[in-house]
Amino acid sequence: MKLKNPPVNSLSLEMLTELVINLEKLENDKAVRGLVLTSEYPGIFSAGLDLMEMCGRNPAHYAEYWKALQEFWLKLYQSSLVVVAAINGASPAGGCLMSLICDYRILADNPKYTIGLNETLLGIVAPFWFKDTMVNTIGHRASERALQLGLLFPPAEALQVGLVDQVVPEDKLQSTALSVMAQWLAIPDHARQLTKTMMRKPTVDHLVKQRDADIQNFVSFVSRDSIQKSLQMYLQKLRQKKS
Ligand SMILES: CCCCCCCCC/C=C/C(=O)SCCNC(=O)CCNC(=O)[C@H](O)C(C)(C)COP(=O)(O)OP(=O)(O)OC[C@H]1O[C@@H](n2cnc3c(N)ncnc32)[C@H](O)[C@@H]1OP(=O)(O)O
Repeated sequence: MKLKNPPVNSLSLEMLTELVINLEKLENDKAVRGLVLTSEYPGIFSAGLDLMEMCGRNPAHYAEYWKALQEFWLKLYQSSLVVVAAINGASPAGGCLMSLICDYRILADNPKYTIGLNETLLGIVAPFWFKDTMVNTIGHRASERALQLGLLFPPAEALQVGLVDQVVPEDKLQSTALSVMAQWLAIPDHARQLTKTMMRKPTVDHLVKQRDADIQNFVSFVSRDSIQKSLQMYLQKLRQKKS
């Protein structure tokens, strides 16, 4: 599956809805056992959540957006397919989250392709289920440091901390993803799927139990004047970078 939402593959409401529909289609197709997730635009895997969905909108929109994000996370995190992320570009915040919910991550070796949950740099906080997903991957101490500092790791460091499983030259990314997929598909589906469910269930239950409260939390957090100001300033900084 190639992510294709120009210019930066941000996770807009429409993009999240499309992703969920396509995941459902693949899950229901008996001929499909695995999925490689990559970007149509080498250089940018995904810029993460679409900041325009979190700025200057009304509470009903924020709630709808957050619910769609939860839905996407729940679908992909619990997917019965083998999901390999072939990360061919920058992968901040929600882009990193999307990679973390896959079964295996391969990052192209380019110093510009950084990955991490950088929310604190925007003056916002990674929600508990982003944190849980990261802790499940790199452990508590490394997550605490990465989350507080909003670290974006270049490839060698991402590999060292365990945020990605492999770093390969850019021109080997897709072929490596396919050979990793072949290894994973050699395992009987039912045994692998039950194991995946067992490993992920506590994290899934944590969100499912608090889904509505989490939406309310997000809506009240993002509606605050101070948060709106931080997000506007961050967007301005992104725009100024160009001029
Ligand atoms: C208590 C619990 C409470 C819960 C509290 C709430 C928790 C929320 C959790 C949030 C999670 C997130 O994912 S927040 C999103 C975090 N994302 C980021 O920080 C990534 C920011 N973007 C970048 O760093 C860069 O754009 C990058 C992806 C590397 C690409 O760089 P480039 O130089 O190629 O491109 P740019 O020129 O920067 O960007 C091209 C255009 O895309 C826009 N753009 C870039 N990223 C964008 C984005 N995420 N959303 C919208 N628009 C974006 C830019 O403004 C430009 O717009 P024009 O100038 O108009 O063309």
